Amino acid sequence: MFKRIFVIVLDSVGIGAMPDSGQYGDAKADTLGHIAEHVGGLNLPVMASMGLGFIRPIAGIPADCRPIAAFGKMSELSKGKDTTSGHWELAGCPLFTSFPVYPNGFPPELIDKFKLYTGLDILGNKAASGTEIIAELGEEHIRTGRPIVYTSADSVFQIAAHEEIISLEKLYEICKITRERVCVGDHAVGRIIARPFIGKPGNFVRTANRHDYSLEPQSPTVLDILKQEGLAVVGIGKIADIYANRGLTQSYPTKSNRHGMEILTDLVNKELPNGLIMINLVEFDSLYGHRNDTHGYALALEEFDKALGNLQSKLAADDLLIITADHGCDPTLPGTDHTREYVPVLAYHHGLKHKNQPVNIGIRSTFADVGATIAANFSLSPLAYGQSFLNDLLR
Ligand SMILES: O=P(O)(O)O[C@H]1O[C@H](CO)[C@@H](O)[C@H]1O
Ligand SMILES: [Mn+2]
Ligand SMILES: [Mn+2]
Repeated sequence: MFKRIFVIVLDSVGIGAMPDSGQYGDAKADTLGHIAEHVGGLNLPVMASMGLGFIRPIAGIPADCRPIAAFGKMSELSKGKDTTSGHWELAGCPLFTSFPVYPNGFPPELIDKFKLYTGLDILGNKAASGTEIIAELGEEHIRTGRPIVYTSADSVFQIAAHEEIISLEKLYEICKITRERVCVGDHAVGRIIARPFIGKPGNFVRTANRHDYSLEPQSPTVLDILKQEGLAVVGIGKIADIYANRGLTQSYPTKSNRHGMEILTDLVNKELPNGLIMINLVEFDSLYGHRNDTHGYALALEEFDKALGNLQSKLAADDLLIITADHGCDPTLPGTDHTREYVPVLAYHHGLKHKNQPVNIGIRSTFADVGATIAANFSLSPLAYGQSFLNDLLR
């Protein structure tokens, strides 16, 4: 048994189209593969040593070493390709219903309800990129005080406001009202997202004070069960938001990927109680994937890989580290939305370094195999979905 399991979710780092990706318009998606090709090869020595290039060939990633981690990829069983579906599935609860989406903006009755309960008129109401819509409507927002409401291909109701026009406290309050009273019933979107920004017209920038208000998972996730059993469940970054603050014993908000990795590395060094430490690194998705910034994405992966090397060297003998993702967001494709893809899995503990044979855990049929592995490790009863790969790690 491992005393502590660290799960790192590289937000949007998919590893190629799944057989059903064509149904999502993503037949050609390949986040990692395309980024690597585009920049003439990725330099990720730590993940390469763990077997990243053994999952499938990736430009720049050698596959002639003996991988020191178990490697494989997982298919998404959930219907969606959003963060919520991906994370809930990782925690053993795939989602088979789809959340409502609004490619043409929200219907008038929903906006009326928003006005009624918040007392505010709005701007926007369309599917848009968050950085573009604040550039377009930010000035009018400052003039009128009306929040900017927008959505995307995902099931999200996003509310952008300048921090000096609508205070953070007020913006969070508006989001809470929207979660509890506006987006309910048939309009129960996956997430309400507060999108604060600062700066002057022409130079608006979003701040790290983004906050997501998720629905609650319908059945207990592996986080809930671990907590019930008295184990520690630590969330870093967006984890608390994504699981609607459920199943956590502690949560650390972060300002960036780098900040998240610093917190994680500090925790590795501490005498933590047994349990799960789960981190989401959102910048891959929010700063690079959705922005079609392929070079930025590549640099962020390389920076992460360095931080990973540092973390790896600090792990204790009975720590297990799992690196995976929640969906794809191929920055080289024309759209800016998520892409339906396999996600990589690398599972490392020091004991694997001495194995003679590489540990290939193959193509898994659901992300829930991560939750199942965590459950098996802590001797919890199996969840409804997922096959543990714990034995492969111990053999
Ligand atoms: O364009 P921005 O505001 O970053 O929005 C992105 O972030 C949302 C939530 O992750 C996604 O639905 C995507 O549209
Ligand atoms: Mn995501
Ligand atoms: Mn996203």
